[in-house]
Amino acid sequence: MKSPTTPVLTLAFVAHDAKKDQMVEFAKRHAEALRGHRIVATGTTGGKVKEAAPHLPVRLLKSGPLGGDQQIGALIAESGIDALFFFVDPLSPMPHDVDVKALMRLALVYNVPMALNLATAEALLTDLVATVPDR
Ligand SMILES: O=C(CO)COP(=O)(O)O
Repeated sequence: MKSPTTPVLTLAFVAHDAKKDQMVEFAKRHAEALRGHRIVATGTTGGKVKEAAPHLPVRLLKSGPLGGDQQIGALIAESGIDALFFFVDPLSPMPHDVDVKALMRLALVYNVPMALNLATAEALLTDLVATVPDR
């Protein structure tokens, strides 16, 4: 049995509409590894993840276009996020493109590991879970 003092990670989940199914499948596939960590998510993404994997501890923020991306950016600035999983749709224009860019920018400024597509997300999560096991 793992010690209750094992560190827990806070992971941010965000997905554009065309990538939400991919995010849900990712979360379901890795539910066991994610269970012991905290997840914060933009509203619609997080709602779908919660629906598909109700036992995951997902904290819902505002929807992205209504300020959710900025809320995650603020958490990054406060050192409250260990890794960002942001499944970006590169083929659709976004009304809140400035918020999207601002979120990526803060992840870069604060050197937060950031996965922008599924392939990187798989590699990042594998690495994180190997480094910091869940509890
Ligand atoms: O738009 C988003 C990220 O830019 C995602 O927001 P939702 O999860 O609320 O759809």
